[in-house]
Amino acid sequence: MSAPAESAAALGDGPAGIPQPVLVRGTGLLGTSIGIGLSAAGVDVRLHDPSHAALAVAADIRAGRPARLDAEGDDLDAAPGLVVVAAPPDVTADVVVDSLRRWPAAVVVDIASVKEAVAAGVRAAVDEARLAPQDADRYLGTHPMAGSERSGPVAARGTLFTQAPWVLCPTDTTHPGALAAGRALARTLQATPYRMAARAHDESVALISHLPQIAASLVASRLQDTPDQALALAGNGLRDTTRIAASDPQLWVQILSGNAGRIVPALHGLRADLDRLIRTLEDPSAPGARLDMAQLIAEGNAGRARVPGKHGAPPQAFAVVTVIVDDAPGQIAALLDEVGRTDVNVEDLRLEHASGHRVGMVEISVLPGRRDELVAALTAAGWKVV
Ligand SMILES: NC(=O)c1ccc[n+]([C@@H]2O[C@H](COP(=O)([O-])OP(=O)(O)OC[C@H]3O[C@@H](n4cnc5c(N)ncnc54)[C@H](O)[C@@H]3O)[C@@H](O)[C@H]2O)c1
Ligand SMILES: O=C(O)C(=O)C[C@]1(C(=O)O)C=C[C@@H](O)C=C1
Repeated sequence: MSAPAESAAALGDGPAGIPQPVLVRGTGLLGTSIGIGLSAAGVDVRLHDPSHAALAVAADIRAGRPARLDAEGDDLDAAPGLVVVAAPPDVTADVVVDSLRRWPAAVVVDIASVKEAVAAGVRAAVDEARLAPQDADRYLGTHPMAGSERSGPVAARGTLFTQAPWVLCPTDTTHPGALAAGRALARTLQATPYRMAARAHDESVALISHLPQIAASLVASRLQDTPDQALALAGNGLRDTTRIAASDPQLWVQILSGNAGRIVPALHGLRADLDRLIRTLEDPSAPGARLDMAQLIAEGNAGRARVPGKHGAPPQAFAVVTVIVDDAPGQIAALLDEVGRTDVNVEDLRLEHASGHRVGMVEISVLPGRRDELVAALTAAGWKVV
């Protein structure tokens, strides 16, 4: 499969700060994570959500304070300098247009997973004279490439965006102040801003986000009828390939339908490979069959090797240090405390519970050059390093 024609360009540093106060409209997973991160950075954040429960939880976990709105929905406090629309994709364009109309001096950004559909919704408001063209210029479509299979404010984390790409999709008429505000938002949350046309964005995410979601859902769907005795044997292969199959159906219906035109060609490619594999496995001892299987797996190797590491860096192979811990309260915290004392950076962490045993395995990924140092320190401190 070929990469999208237009490649992303990382933006340079921008001097602009975040226009304050910030109003986050939609305090689910993403809106609350943004609120927590901005509040922790000292930004004045107001929150709003039609769900009182989502709003209350977000405020409780320090994402900001609820906006005081009057009967018309106008903020009784200072008008926001920046509105972040973090609502479901289907309502995003309407909330963006409403925000642009309501606060004539504010920059309005959205973070929905699809960008052309939202931009089209804003353009339609201009065409239908519901929005003045110059007001539309204060809008910037964006998309942080970080999230989770979980929804709602309870799953939110202020560090969700650290080192993640954050796509900014300005048009020819986007006000420079709106682009600067989007860039400042991403940078304040420790993300790396990328500038990209909405179309190129949608083509890209069809391949790197929407296709993986569909593949995970389809694989996990097979498990519905899998016997319990088979599921009891499940290891990390299944967990790795199906984590995102736990994602919210309501959200993904909106994402997939909003980008259907870009996803269908990718699915045709997947189907061609699947058909080829089925034909090969129907007669696995036929001449050339083994070569074909090897080729398919090798093609997967080649694709996987192209997945960048953190911060868009080249793929990095980490060394894994495996430590056996008692399945008892405080063990993981004590282990991490010990790791912290070594000054070796933890690149990734995975916990594994051996079913039927009262021990767990902690897999700590570190830079290969730091592995021996960590093993020596943990062993000296009495930890059981495998
Ligand atoms: N979940 C992810 O991994 C992820 C990652 C990047 C971007 N996004 C995008 O972020 C947005 C929010 O996703 P989420 O995962 O936080 O969903 P979520 O379900 O956790 O939260 C959505 C929130 O929006 C609120 N809402 C509904 N209608 C609204 C309206 N009209 N105005 C304001 N708020 C409204 C809901 O009450 C809910 O609290 C979506 O557009 C999604 O595409 C999601
Ligand atoms: O890490 C995850 O759980 C995600 O699914 C995040 C993910 C992705 O595909 O990378 C999913 C959808 C969003 O639009 C952006 C990010």
